[in-house]
Amino acid sequence: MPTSALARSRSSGFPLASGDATVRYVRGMERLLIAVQELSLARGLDAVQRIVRVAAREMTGCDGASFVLRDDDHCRYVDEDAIGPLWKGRRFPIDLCVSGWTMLNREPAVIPDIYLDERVPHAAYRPTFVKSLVMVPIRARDPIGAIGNYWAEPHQPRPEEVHLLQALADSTSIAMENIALYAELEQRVQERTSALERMNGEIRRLSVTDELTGLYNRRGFYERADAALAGRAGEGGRCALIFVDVDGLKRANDERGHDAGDALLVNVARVLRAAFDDSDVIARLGGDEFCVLRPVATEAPAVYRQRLQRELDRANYDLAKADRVSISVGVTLAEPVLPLDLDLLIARADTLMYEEKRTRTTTRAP
Ligand SMILES: Nc1nc2c(ncn2[C@@H]2O[C@H](COP(=O)(O)OP(=O)(O)OP(=O)(O)O)[C@@H](O)[C@H]2O)c(=O)[nH]1
Repeated sequence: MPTSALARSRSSGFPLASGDATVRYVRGMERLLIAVQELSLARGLDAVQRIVRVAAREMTGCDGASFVLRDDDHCRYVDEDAIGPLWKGRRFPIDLCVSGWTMLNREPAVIPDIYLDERVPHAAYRPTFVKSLVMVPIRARDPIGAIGNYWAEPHQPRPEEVHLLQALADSTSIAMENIALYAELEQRVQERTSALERMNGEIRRLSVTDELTGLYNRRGFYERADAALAGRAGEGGRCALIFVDVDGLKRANDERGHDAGDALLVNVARVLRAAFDDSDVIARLGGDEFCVLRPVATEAPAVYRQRLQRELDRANYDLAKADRVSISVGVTLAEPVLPLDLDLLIARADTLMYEEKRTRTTTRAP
């Protein structure tokens, strides 16, 4: 290929000075390609900084490179790779530094002699090795940062160096937009996941809760009772199962309406909550049947009956005569061996409850 053809870059359109410059440009291009590939895989700003600070220096073979981000009306020098310290970690007002000029003017700053250029804050450069520099904006339309190249010896930056650096800045801009997009997507996925988890939790809560009273339902009772018994496995002692049946619910429904019947059930739930502890599993099994599993039962059955009666009296004291609550109770104690047959316990307590109800009905009969 004739030198003249090689010497004009097809992509950039600018003339290349000599064979050496062409070789340097091709090497720079190769390095740029690697950086572009790396940037396309970067998932965080840290990674972008690392890729850019190294590539920016290696592409042109300069003595230092910096990565600057816009921070409102300031420029933050977030990273650098150089033969001597530059300004890493420092912030400068946007109208008082070269990166700021580049961002505000949306064009590269090409400065062969920093001490002859009024855009350069000389005081900030004096302690550094820098004699010449190129600074290009990241993102053409509304720059979000800049990339700088610095030379320790006076250097007339060539158009292909500026071109390479600007191409790196453009890829950096895309990488940063991808990261922002990725972060946004990740946040959305997280929000969706938490919303689903909340919904799952609510569905789960509803599936084990009796809607009317807020107590466990039958499914909740078996689950919680099994867990409570498993939690105290090997401790010895006894557990208690208390079966409670509401008296006269049908009559309440028939005579005073379904809402009155519901109120009766809600009042029974309140009585049970007041009579037992948080560690006890209290449930409405269905209809007018309630059940309590007390995992650790140190008291005799009569004590539970007394507690229930006391809370019932308290509740009824505030209720109109027609609304007063009456219940029948069966209490059974058992060794909490695993697996404990809860159905058997319920059946035993149910029988005891039924006997009590029958006895009371018979006693009350004329
Ligand atoms: N209001 C209301 N009534 C219900 C509900 N679930 C079941 N019932 C009614 O409760 C009544 C239960 O009737 P029974 O089993 O004869 O109970 P009872 O009327 O309390 O009679 P005893 O238990 O013998 O005192 C039925 O009429 C059911 O329709 C509910 O959620 N709300």
